[in-house]
Formats: sequence, structure tokens, C-alpha cells
Amino acid sequence: MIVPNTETLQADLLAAISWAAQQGWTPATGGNFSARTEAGYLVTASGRDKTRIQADDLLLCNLDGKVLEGNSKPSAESNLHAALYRLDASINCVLHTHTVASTVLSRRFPEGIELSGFEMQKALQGNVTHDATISLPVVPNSQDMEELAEQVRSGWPMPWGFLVAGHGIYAVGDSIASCRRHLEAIEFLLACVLEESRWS
Ligand SMILES: CSCCC(=O)C(=O)COP(=O)(O)O
Ligand SMILES: [Zn+2]
Repeated sequence: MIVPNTETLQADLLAAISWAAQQGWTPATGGNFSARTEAGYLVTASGRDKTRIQADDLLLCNLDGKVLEGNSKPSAESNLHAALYRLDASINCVLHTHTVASTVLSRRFPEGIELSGFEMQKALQGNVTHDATISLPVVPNSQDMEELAEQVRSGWPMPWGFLVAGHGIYAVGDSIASCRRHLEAIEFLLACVLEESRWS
């Protein structure tokens, strides 16, 4: 895979953040976003309105989560992003959103969310048919990023990402484009599951 230069990465990451915010997936400054660079990763500053994100809202951190460039405080969840990049060399992007479907369903199904029979499952890497049962992992929430990272490590591999209970989606991908696809597919699938739960 050709590794994009930092300027391209920054532009693509800002576009991904604006896109997610326009979907309504980052309410009340929720969500954080990052992309791997040669030096570490670019990550959003804490507490920013993602509908108004701009270049100086991104910080450069090394893989220990230490800020290398930028003056603001990194996302409160930056150390989880760092842990993901350390955990799996194939991860080049992490996109985290707070949506109603992911928040509600991760509380309802803390053991994981089963998906079966949805054509959209094929948007998740490694899936070639709707005719399979797959599970979206859910990890317990914590304010301690080391504890959260340990939960993720113990359930790895999670090739498209995972949900944090009562919190939201963490999508991962080997590029910003594949991470966006995973995020959009997970959100779509969760919306379907939530809608179906109203049938009876
Ligand atoms: C406002 S939602 C609570 C914090 C959170 O979960 C989140 O995703 C945003 O935190 P950040 O420090 O990245 O702004
Ligand atoms: Zn969050």
C-alpha cells in the first residue's frame, strides 16, 4: 500500500471528521479521530466541535501518546488510539463516533451484537456474503484508557472495530477510506438492528 504524505493524510482525516459530523454522529463534541503517520498519529484535540474542525484542531502524537506537535490537549481517548496503533500494524486509521444506535445496542447486548442476513455485512473486510453470522464486539466502558485498551487487546482481532458499551463505535481500517467504509457500514447495520427490535 502507498503511504500518503502527511498533508494528504491531514486533508483526508479532516474530510472524514466533517463527513461524520454532518451525519450527526458527533453530538456535543463527542467522538475522536486519528490517522497513522510516519512519526506516530494525527489525532483530534479534546472538546472540539467536529462540525467546525480545522487543521489546528489536529495534534501529532508518537505511539506512546506523547504530543510531538500542537499546543492543545489531545483527545481524552488519544491513548486508546495509540494502543490500537501499537496493537496492530495494519491499522492506519481510527474513527470514533457517538450515535444513538451504537449507544443503545451496546447497552442492550454487552456480550456483542450478532449480525446475520444483511447484504451490508459485505462492506466489512473479509465478508463476501450476507449468508453468515458475524458478531460486532462490545467492550465495557471505562474512563481509564489503559483498562479500555486491555479489554480491546484481550478480544483482538477485531478487524472492523468494536463498540464501547453505552459510549459509541470505534471503527478501524488499513486506510482512511476503509475505516470510513467500516464506520458507515457498522452504523447502517446497527440502525437496522435497532429498527428490527421495534417489530414485535
Ligand atoms: C462529549 S462526549 C464525552 C467524551 C467522549 O467520549 C468523546 O468521544 C470526546 O472526547 P474528546 O476528549 O476527544 O473531545
Ligand atoms: Zn467517546
